[in-house]
Amino acid sequence: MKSLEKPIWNSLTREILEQIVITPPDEEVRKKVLKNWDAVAKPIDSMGRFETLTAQIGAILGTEQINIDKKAVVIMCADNGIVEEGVTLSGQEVTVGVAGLMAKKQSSVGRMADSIGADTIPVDLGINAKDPIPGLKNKKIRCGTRNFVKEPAMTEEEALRAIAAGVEMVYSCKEAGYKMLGTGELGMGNTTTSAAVAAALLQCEVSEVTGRGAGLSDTGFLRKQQVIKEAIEKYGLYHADPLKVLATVGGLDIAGLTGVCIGGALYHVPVVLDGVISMAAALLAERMVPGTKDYLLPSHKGKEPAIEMLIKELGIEPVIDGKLGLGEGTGAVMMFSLLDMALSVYHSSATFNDIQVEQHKRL
Ligand SMILES: O=C(O)c1ccc[n+]([C@@H]2O[C@H](COP(=O)([O-])O)[C@@H](O)[C@H]2O)c1
Ligand SMILES: Cc1cc2nc[nH]c2cc1C
Repeated sequence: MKSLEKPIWNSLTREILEQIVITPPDEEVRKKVLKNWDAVAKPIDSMGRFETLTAQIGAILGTEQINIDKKAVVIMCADNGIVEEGVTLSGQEVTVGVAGLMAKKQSSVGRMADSIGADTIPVDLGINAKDPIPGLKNKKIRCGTRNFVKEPAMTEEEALRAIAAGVEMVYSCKEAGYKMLGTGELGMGNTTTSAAVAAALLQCEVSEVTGRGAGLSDTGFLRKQQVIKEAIEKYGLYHADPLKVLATVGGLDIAGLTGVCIGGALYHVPVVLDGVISMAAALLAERMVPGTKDYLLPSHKGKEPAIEMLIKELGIEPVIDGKLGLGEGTGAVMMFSLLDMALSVYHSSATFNDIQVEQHKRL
């Protein structure tokens, strides 16, 4: 492999982050892929969004001979101190339990990935368990974040270390031959942290972006909105920069995924986003390093209310409307299989030339 840019993850600082410049995807390749689609024996534009999405992938990879055979979901796992406030149905023991399943590919995302020959790479960035969990990449920064109602969830340094871990994961995946990555996460309370990040970045009402996550009573739902409102006011987050928002009310998983998005843009690896937690990370990444979003692909619309607003802000419209709310990267894996199908048409369908018919012209 050609040498990549100098590693930034050993000593990532706010200043280094602010200086990252992203080279845009290759426009010439994008045009060539679209032209190749027009030669396929089918009505013009009839593969719809899959024509533009595969053109984006070609532009990112720098070739019209698009190969995404080797794919993986990077699953950032971490606990959130805010669960102390009764904003979730499940306690932190569920994070440890499901992480153990993930290690054996026995959680939902593992089963899905196995069925299409994709890999899963679960990473422990901050599960609240002292001992390492076999089968997880151990990049633990701390055993869960702090309760953000009482104090900031993380220091800026902790958030930067988690971002750096995400960037490094993309680098090492590219070195290992992965052509496409998906974003996954696991961590009770992360729909609260995501809603808090979304409300602060989008400067909107907390009620507009808060949902019931993995299930929540009416009392819990009100408490969830209240803690987010309190924190936004207490720390002045409607006017804070993205790193401060992330460190104050975000999570180690969101920070890690922010790094995966930035890493995708730095190392030209297409990154397929999953649900609301990934979308919040994507917007943080775009705000921290403009141009990152050109390297991100959507998967599904989910059911948390923040997603709709995050999608609009990022300008990336998902193709799956399955009301999914599982997380773990499940929607990204579904998208992997759809992209594989679209690419099998792109690579091996008959052309107008093959059937000796004049190619349809764009009107
Ligand atoms: O991806 C989503 O849109 C999504 C929506 C609701 C829940 N989840 C998953 O459920 C967990 C967070 O839910 P909660 O209620 O504890 O905030 C976490 O492990 C996520 O992977 C994920
Ligand atoms: C069982 C369970 C599995 C999950 N996977 C991702 N988030 C989850 C939340 C719960 C509660």
